[in-house]
Amino acid sequence: MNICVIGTGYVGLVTGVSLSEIGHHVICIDVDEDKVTKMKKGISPIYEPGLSELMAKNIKEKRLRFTTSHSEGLQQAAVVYIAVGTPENKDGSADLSFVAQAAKDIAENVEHDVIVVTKSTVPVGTNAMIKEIVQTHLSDGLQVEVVSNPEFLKEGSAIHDSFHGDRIVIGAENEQAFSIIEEINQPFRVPIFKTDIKSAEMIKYASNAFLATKISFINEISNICELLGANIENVSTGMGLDQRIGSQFLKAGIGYGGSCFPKDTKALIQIAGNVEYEFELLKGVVNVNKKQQGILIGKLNDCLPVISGKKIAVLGLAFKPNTDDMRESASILITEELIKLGAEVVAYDPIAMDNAKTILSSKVQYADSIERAVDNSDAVLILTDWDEIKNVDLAVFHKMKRPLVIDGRNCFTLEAMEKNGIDYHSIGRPVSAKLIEAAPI
Ligand SMILES: NC(=O)C1=CN([C@@H]2O[C@H](COP(=O)(O)OP(=O)(O)OC[C@H]3O[C@@H](n4cnc5c(N)ncnc54)[C@H](O)[C@@H]3O)[C@@H](O)[C@H]2O)C=CC1
Ligand SMILES: O=C(O)[C@H]1O[C@H](OP(=O)(O)OP(=O)(O)OC[C@H]2O[C@@H](n3ccc(=O)[nH]c3=O)[C@H](O)[C@@H]2O)[C@H](O)[C@@H](O)[C@@H]1O
Repeated sequence: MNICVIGTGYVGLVTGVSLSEIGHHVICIDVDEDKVTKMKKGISPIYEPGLSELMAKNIKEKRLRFTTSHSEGLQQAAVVYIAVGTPENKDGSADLSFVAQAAKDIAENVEHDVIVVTKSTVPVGTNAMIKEIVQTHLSDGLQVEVVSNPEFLKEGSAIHDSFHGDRIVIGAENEQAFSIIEEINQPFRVPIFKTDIKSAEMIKYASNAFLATKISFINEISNICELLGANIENVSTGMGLDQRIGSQFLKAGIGYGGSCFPKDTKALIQIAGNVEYEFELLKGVVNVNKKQQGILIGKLNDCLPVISGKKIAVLGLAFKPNTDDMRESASILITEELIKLGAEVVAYDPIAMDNAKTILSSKVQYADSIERAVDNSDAVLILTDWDEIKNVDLAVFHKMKRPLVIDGRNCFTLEAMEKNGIDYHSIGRPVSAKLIEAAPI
């Protein structure tokens, strides 16, 4: 099948590459010329494990092309995927201007009937809006069908998720559209769930909101565990053994970040609000997350009442491991607060430092290794659970003025930290400082 993908961000590029890998001929359009120049050379503009290799392979086998030209991209495509961003408006609602523009681009450039597949996360009713925009601008006599096909991939494991997802959701209005999109996706061998368009649109928001709820729930439990002396890791494990609850997304930490949970939870509150429904539970989830993102500063303050002038090493900046994505990462809020308190902040992240430099305060300094960041520091804050951080030789913390580690991701066992004489504060677990002599600060 000849397929066109509009937008080559995390979703569009991964979709284009995956569809070409299963045999389709795919052309990806992006308005960002720098991105397209890179992609034409086989260079991925984003860090995503396994993506570059599949990209190079399918470009070589002539199933994958890139362009900035909508007319070139849409010339032969029977099916067009929209995968542009749907960022947050100031009031929390989804900004649909990129989607609307993509719909217009399609209508103004196709010269044949077309099926438009929406991959972007969009509020209920948006596919109807897309259909109307395309129809309005389409040449006389041409037909358009819209299909909702929300994306469930996770950054950092996007390629894996495309080939091993739990389900592919297809929302359509007629059998022909269903069967064409079903046929395109068949080679993925992932279970397909067919439904109506509005329900497909809602499945996406409800899924993200539910996962965000699980995270805020376990974070609240972790805060209560700290007050009562219980251990959140044991609590999560014990809860997760119940198959009705499930063990995933029960990892307590410094809240969820990233390009989707924060914006999609707020958008769903707005979507409900538009039909005069107050989504109280989800409002609580969002508020808990905001509180949780700042929790490490309080812990640091308890250990170092004066932060001004202290060297604080920050390990991990990306919103989760295996990605260079900094969008809505807790590191933004935390480093901002540290700088405001007068700390000297030295950060390290294995992959996200280039992106971080464009986002974080210019006062943040960067080290090229964990060792250099930690050296002679007064405290270490861990914000992302990268394997490199989890597997570090604990002796490195003895390069600090005194070993004080405040871990927002529970990267280490209490036993290991205690055995190594490290004053260790984590999330929802007792403090591990038995071997530390109280040092004057
Ligand atoms: N990032 C993720 O992990 C996931 C994102 N989603 C959803 O997928 C959508 C896309 O997200 P990302 O890939 O993260 O976005 P992104 O912001 O990384 O990429 C969007 C791309 O679209 C391009 N673009 C915008 N308007 C265009 C137009 N008219 N023609 C051609 N290109 C255009 C931009 O230049 C940009 O490269 C959003 O709705 C998001 O909520 C869904 C699941 C996972
Ligand atoms: O719509 C989207 O964009 C995507 O959003 C999330 O994927 P992603 O944001 O890439 O990453 P997650 O692994 O879900 O992590 C999100 C945040 O939650 C945090 N998290 C996750 C799991 C957990 O148990 N605890 C926890 O704090 C992570 O550290 C991270 O900051 C969803 O998991 C995907 O299914 C969805 O497609």
